[in-house]
Amino acid sequence: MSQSWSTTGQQSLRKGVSLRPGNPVSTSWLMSLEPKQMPVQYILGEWDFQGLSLKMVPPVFIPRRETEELVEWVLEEVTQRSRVVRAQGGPLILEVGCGSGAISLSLLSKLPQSQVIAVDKGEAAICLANENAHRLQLQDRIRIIPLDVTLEDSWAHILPWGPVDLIVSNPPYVFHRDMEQLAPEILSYEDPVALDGGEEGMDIISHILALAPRLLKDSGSIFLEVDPRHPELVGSWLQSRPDLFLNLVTVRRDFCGRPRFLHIQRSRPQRGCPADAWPVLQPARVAG
Ligand SMILES: C[S@@+](CC[C@H](N)C(=O)[O-])C[C@H]1O[C@@H](n2cnc3c(N)ncnc32)[C@H](O)[C@@H]1O
Repeated sequence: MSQSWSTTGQQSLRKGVSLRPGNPVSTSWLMSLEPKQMPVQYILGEWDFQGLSLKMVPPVFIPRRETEELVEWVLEEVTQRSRVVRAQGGPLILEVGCGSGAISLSLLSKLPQSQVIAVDKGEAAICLANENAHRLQLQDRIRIIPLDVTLEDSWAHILPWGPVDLIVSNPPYVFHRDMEQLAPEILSYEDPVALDGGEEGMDIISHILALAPRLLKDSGSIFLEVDPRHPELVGSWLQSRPDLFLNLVTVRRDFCGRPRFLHIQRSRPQRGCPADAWPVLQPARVAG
């Protein structure tokens, strides 16, 4: 099981809660909380992600520190690509499973030309993502759509807004058998639908990969946060689906050195020179 899912409260205190003057919540009181008690992010009602203050409401998933690394990687790649092709505007990004909107809104705030389509099957997540988009005045560049990506033809609901340059997701990826090992406050307060990825944590990942070729521009990219066991599983899964024309090009490690982030690229190039394409395929590599 990925260690990152083990706790929210104490980890959050280490990360640094913004206890403002006049805030009635004291650090010592927060430290004394029993593990089963409400995560501090829900108690405070807001949480920092990539410098943005996001409203937090249970049971919507609390954004984790490693997901900030995923965002940073996407930003690096977008910046690099813009430099290579001198692209103006864009990119158009699809986020699957937006939760509170943490990934989408932080990308929008750092990429002033970008637009995002954010989908989630949870009603509470859709409401909160909308509220956070308005709080941050980013609502004009994001379309938040209630959608279950496991439903047949789900891609058809997104296609009118696409095709997209990249897909990003921190999907539910916990192996079902690992769910009971999660910290009590996670199990008590966060939506299990945000966490449980099925038998091998691949249920939603495989649906994202299966619908990606219909939604991605040629040479478009997918960035995923996953469990350390997934790079191998996803690699094998993609080999069994050559019809998708998707290649695992880079595996990146998190701050603890665990292989946690995947860059998958669509490999069927457009005829002619795709001026807006992502850099050409490279052999799969594990980055630090
Ligand atoms: C791990 S949370 C990530 C939330 C947010 N992106 C973040 O990183 O803080 C996964 C999200 O996927 C959503 N989700 C789960 N199954 C889904 C499905 N079949 N279709 C769309 N969204 C789904 C959950 O509701 C949850 O908000």
